[in-house]
Amino acid sequence: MESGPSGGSRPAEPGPRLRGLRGADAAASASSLSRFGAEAGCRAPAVAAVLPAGGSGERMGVPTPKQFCPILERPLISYTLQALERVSWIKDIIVAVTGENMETMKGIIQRYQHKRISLVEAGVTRHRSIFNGLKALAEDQPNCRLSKPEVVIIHDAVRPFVEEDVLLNVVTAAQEHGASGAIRPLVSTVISPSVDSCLDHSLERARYRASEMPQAFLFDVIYEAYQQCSDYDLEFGTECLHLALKYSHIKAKLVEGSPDLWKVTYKRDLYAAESIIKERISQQVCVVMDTKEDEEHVGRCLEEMLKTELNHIKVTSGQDLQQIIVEQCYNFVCMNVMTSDFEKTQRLLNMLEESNLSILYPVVVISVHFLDYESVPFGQKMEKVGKNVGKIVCSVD
Ligand SMILES: Nc1ccn([C@@H]2O[C@H](COP(=O)(O)OP(=O)(O)OP(=O)(O)O)[C@@H](O)[C@H]2O)c(=O)n1
Ligand SMILES: O=P(O)(O)OC[C@@H](O)[C@@H](O)[C@@H](O)CO
Repeated sequence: MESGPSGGSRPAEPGPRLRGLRGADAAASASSLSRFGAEAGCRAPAVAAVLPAGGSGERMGVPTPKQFCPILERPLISYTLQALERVSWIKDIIVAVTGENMETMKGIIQRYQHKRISLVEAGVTRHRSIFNGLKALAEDQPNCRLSKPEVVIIHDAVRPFVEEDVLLNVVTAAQEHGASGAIRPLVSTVISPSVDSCLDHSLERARYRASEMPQAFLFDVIYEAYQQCSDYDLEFGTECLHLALKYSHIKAKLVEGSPDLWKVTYKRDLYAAESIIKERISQQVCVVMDTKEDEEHVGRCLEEMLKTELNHIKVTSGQDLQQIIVEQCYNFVCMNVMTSDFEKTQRLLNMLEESNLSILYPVVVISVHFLDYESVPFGQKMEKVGKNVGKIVCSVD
């Protein structure tokens, strides 16, 4: 097992973290942990995640393995890692990458300041990569440096849109049933072709589901299954839940997943992922006012105008900007009505530069100045501001 760029025997702890960027996530996550205990009626289990990332992405049709393909100039796998890092109760994240991509992966961990990451060598198939990840967590392996978890999540590195609720659902279900996996309705009907490529029969679509990720298992259940797994299954299998059933005789609990759990497989999926990420970040706006709380401030009126367009808008008079950055707002509108200088905006720019947020996402800052604030009738002010700011923010590329 390799550690990240910081070396040493522990999971990668690359350079300085993005300053406080995960504060709000950790708080939200801690509340989920308490839900763990309540729902499962027991203490929260030790949870680790294994991310198979050793594929070549042939179906993507590009030289770069798809997990390293850029989305908004950032590798796809980094979004998946960030999604898992937002979940504070996942204590270790094991990523299986090929030897030739090990340095690339270490560079990604360093640049995007991912933490809790350990790297293992991928196998020639997905199942073998997953097995290598599990071995890194098993205590019966030489040089085992990670503690064995009670529950292990398995999640494809090319499924970036995974939220804490589905992770909590599969882990809670795995605690009770031994195994669990996210499923989705089938979009196309499954048919069986005859040897001469004619329709032999078709399945009743409503009775079947697509197996997606994440999946979760009691560690011993899935590790035992992989240890007993036949070479054929390791070579040609695509379903971890099947291994748990076949070798550990555990029937996984199936939980409905959200539409965003799909796997990036073809080039079109990369374009779709980029659109989803762009839409999400362009929907996050923070209006920074240059005066103390003032209900009549034009910033408050802008908030009223934009909140029907956006799903996440905040207003601040500046003293809690650091907290706002923690909550990962990606677009800022500085409303300067009292002064025409850029002091407030410059302070925000300095904070953003220090937070390194722009490493993760494109950040837009709009500085609005009213040169004739007093003389322009209020209604006209709002008309101009709302129209122009709304256009700029919603057209964030
Ligand atoms: N030997 C392999 C093959 C696949 N994977 C990983 O398993 C996940 C899902 O597999 P898939 O979508 O099939 O990825 P690829 O095998 O890269 O795609 P393709 O089949 O198009 O080559 C991906 O994160 C992939 O990197 C892996 O860790 N080790
Ligand atoms: O078959 P692929 O290698 O494309 O991807 C693996 C998928 O089969 C797998 O992620 C889900 O079906 C859940 O097991």
